[in-house]
Amino acid sequence: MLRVENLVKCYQNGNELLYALNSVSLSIEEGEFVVILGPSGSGKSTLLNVISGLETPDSGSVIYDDYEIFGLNQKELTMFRRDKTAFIFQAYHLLPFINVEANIRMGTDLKGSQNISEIIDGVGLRGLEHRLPYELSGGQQQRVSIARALAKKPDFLFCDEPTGALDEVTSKQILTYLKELQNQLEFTIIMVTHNVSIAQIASKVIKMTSGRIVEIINNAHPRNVNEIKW
Ligand SMILES: Nc1ncnc2c1ncn2[C@@H]1O[C@H](COP(=O)(O)OP(=O)(O)OP(=O)(O)O)[C@@H](O)[C@H]1O
Repeated sequence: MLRVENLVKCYQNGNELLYALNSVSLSIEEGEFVVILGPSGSGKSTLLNVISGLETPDSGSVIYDDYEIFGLNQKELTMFRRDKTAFIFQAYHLLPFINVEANIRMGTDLKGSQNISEIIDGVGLRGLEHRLPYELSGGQQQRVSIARALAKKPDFLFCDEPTGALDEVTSKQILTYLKELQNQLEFTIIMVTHNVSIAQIASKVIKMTSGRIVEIINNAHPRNVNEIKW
């Protein structure tokens, strides 16, 4: 169980204080597929970064089971992030001088034992294993970053617009694979997206506006990926 209580995160914007997160509270059960929706600037990425321990809030707490991550010291927080979480960013952050397969293996070097060959098939990168990142399209690089995150076998997978650079067919292929793997390994997915279609496959949808949660929808019957219209 992940509990988020009264998160506040402000930025100084000229003379004004901008509330990127304004008293945000929510809870997420293990194994959920959570989608965070909202207009640009509504605080989605900030929420994802704070929940995952990448950024520190001004106040409030993020509690995994029974420990508060901002009560951990820097070393403990790093261990938590290394052992429990993986992140798929909008920017791919691939290592430029090693090939596709080695980039994906970077995930397992940290922890985990996912079969790299299965993952390469799952994200549709078969045949491209020996290329360097600059020899790939943007969408292919994003698939490497997705594969690297999955190779880590996380308990919590945080995704910031993971299919933003992908076409419909590839996006659906990746989402299908993500859901299959989630059923198999029972990890939790928390995904920021602008794509309202993706919300239909989520078990929980969190809608944000101006740093606040305006609606939380629990979806008892999430759709299959092949049922959604893009
Ligand atoms: N490091 C920062 N310094 C100052 N302001 C910031 C910083 N990071 C975010 N903000 C501001 O906080 C607000 C929320 O930003 P955030 O990136 O969380 O929004 P978002 O909903 O993810 O937007 P988008 O959909 O465009 O990615 C925005 O107004 C943004 O300009």
